[in-house]
Amino acid sequence: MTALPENHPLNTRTGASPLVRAYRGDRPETTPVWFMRQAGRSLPEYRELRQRTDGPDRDMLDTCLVPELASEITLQPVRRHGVDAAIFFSDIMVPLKLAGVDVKIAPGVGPVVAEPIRTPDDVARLVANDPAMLETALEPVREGVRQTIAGLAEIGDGSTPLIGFAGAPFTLAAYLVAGRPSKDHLEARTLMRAHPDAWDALTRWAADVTGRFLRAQVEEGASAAQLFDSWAGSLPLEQYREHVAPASRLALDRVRDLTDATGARVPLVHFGVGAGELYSAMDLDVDAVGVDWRVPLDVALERIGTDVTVQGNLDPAVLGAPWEIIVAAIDHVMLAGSVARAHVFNLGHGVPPTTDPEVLTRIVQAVHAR
Ligand SMILES: Cc1c2[nH]c(c1CCC(=O)O)Cc1[nH]c(c(CCC(=O)O)c1C)Cc1[nH]c(c(CCC(=O)O)c1C)Cc1[nH]c(c(C)c1CCC(=O)O)C2
Repeated sequence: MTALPENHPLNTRTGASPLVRAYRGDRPETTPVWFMRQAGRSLPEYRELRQRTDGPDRDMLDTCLVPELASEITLQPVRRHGVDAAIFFSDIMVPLKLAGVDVKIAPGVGPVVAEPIRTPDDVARLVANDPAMLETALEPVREGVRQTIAGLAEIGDGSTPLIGFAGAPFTLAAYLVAGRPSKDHLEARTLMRAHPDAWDALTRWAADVTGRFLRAQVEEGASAAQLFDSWAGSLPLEQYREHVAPASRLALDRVRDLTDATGARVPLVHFGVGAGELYSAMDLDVDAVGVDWRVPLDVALERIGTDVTVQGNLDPAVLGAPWEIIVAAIDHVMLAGSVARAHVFNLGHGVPPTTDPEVLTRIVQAVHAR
């Protein structure tokens, strides 16, 4: 166990916040609510800032590495919606870029890797890059978190926690192998089947890289850590258990030892998309499991089979419906979540870029009023 510094927000400001209490299994007076992808394209102030600051040579990943911009974008949805958490504005691909991978975010497409990792030789070349070199490269991320923490202290009563996040090794490998977004992740799943040793070396390396990114955010002040496995849903349970879950656990292990002044560890959250068939293997000794919109929270909990907090899972598609329909869907989610030891309200996946921000603000108010 490694004690976080005395002045870490978990020790000074956020330890009794509804979010941290719920992750640790309490039911605070109001159900905490935040939205995956709350910082970003659905906000006019974000689009305005990007238009003002983007240059010909600055893509989205470069913006993530400008501390002033990353912290400002992180704070925007907290100011606007009054959500119970900030999530650091960055991207799951940032640590790969810092580790020397030539990756860009193509607007409207997603991550594009210039030289995909297709063969065991490609894997061997990649993993020869020692992830320890990230420790200096991560400095802009650390500075961005520090500025965010200072900014959060100025909003409301100053107790809003920051969530640190990272991509799970499988989702990172899915981009590294295919070189671009893919529907069924055939290339990555083929490498796993054809060359399991190379696959395991690749995902262990990715776990080290992404775990260091996650740890840096927590060390600088994030009060919880979420691992995103956005593409895990393409896997059969057996393959997930054998060739994916161990690497995800390694990534989480990079922050598992960090404790606050009460001796409690930093809350860990694991989220997968389309992972309904995988829930029995997704509690990697975490505090909360994020559930997508496909499986009701109570059903997911039965499959997870352990005593965890659930997070989710309003269908993002409902955000475009009339308000009465949204309210009914909120009630439905809250009822299903009431069987869990605790519930953190969220969407079942990220905020769609076309979402009316007013709707998100109203949802925060409605969840708080329940
Ligand atoms: C798979 C994944 C990625 N990135 C992420 C995931 C896991 C979560 C998920 O499944 O949605 C995680 C992520 N990406 C971003 C955040 C920031 C914080 C937040 O959630 O508010 C987070 C947590 C910013 C972003 N990351 C990205 C944007 C949009 C780019 C822009 O604003 O120009 C933002 C705000 C780009 C991105 N980055 C990625 C994709 C698929 C895209 C979308 C490409 C597009 O449609 O333009 C990879």
